[in-house]
Amino acid sequence: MGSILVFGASGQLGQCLAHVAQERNTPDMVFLPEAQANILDPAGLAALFAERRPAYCINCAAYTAVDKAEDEIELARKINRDGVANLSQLCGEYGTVLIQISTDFVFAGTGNQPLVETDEAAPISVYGLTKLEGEQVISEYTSKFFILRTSWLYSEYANNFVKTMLKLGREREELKIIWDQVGTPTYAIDLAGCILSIIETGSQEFGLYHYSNEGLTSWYDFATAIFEPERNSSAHRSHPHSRVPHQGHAAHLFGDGQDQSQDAAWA
Ligand SMILES: NC(=O)C1=CN([C@@H]2O[C@H](COP(=O)(O)OP(=O)(O)OC[C@H]3O[C@@H](n4cnc5c(N)ncnc54)[C@H](OP(=O)(O)O)[C@@H]3O)[C@@H](O)[C@H]2O)C=CC1
Ligand SMILES: Cc1cn([C@H]2C[C@H](O)[C@@H](COP(=O)(O)OP(=O)(O)O[C@H]3O[C@@H](C)C(=O)[C@@H](O)[C@H]3O)O2)c(=O)[nH]c1=O
Repeated sequence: MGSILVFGASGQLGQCLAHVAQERNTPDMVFLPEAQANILDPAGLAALFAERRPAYCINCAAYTAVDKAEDEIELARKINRDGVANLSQLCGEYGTVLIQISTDFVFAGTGNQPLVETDEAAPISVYGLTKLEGEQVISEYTSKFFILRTSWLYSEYANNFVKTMLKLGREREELKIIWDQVGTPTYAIDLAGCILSIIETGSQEFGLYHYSNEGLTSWYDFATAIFEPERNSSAHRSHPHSRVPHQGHAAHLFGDGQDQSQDAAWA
């Protein structure tokens, strides 16, 4: 099998992929931070594809600053749509399978049922709109793609809500967190595992998929769960109705109070 190129490698998911790939001894993965591979640089990308002739291209690169995107629509569109087009074109030329990551923010978020792949996308933010445009541009160039829509990623790596809460919790007496938006936090290490499983199995079931952990919470309840001291008790962790979004990952999220080095990773 040819190599696996990972774009946006220094972001959260990129780092999770590196972690899982190391655990699984996945061969021939090439992790490319923006400084080494800018998805807005067609000539640089072309040289990279010509040299590597990759079997897979995993695109973790994105403009992810949701609020800032409202003022930087052109830049967000360049990265989230045009950058994906650049990669898709080369994937088409080289027969490379593209794995593109997308978001729950392609939906308006007005319903109260779990979202499925056939639901109509209707983004209400620039970030969501440009991510949807990125999804749509792919099939102009290749049919060999997986689009994985996920939500509320968190992990030990880079920036995410859990790490922001832990940081703000150290700095402030009180936090104000919205409660009127619900969703499913997803452990980015799990998503990385899913991506590598797609590759390992050589799946040809190309198309659009939703991938998240289980459960539902608001940002407020998520924050509350992050700070609940009783989360550190194993009895609470095993409670089937815990508000921890994904029970299996309570240990990752909250530690067990014994392994300090593990807890420090979240700082
Ligand atoms: N985080 C979340 O909660 C969710 C994320 N997603 C999607 O998952 C994917 C991964 O997200 P995540 O890892 O959390 O995001 P991050 O913001 O942590 O990582 C994105 C990475 O893309 C890099 N990047 C930006 N522009 C370019 C460019 N022109 N060329 C190459 N690299 C670039 C960034 O580099 P730099 O830091 O130098 O700018 C950053 O390292 C994205 O597609 C995102 O839309 C989907 C749902 C939820
Ligand atoms: C830091 C903070 C955030 N919030 C709110 C704002 C926001 O609606 C929510 C989450 O904030 P964040 O900045 O972590 O994330 P936000 O950028 O809204 O989260 C999204 O990121 C993109 C990339 C995605 O694709 C989505 O799935 C989702 O994870 O919490 C507060 O209410 N108070 C606070 O102090």
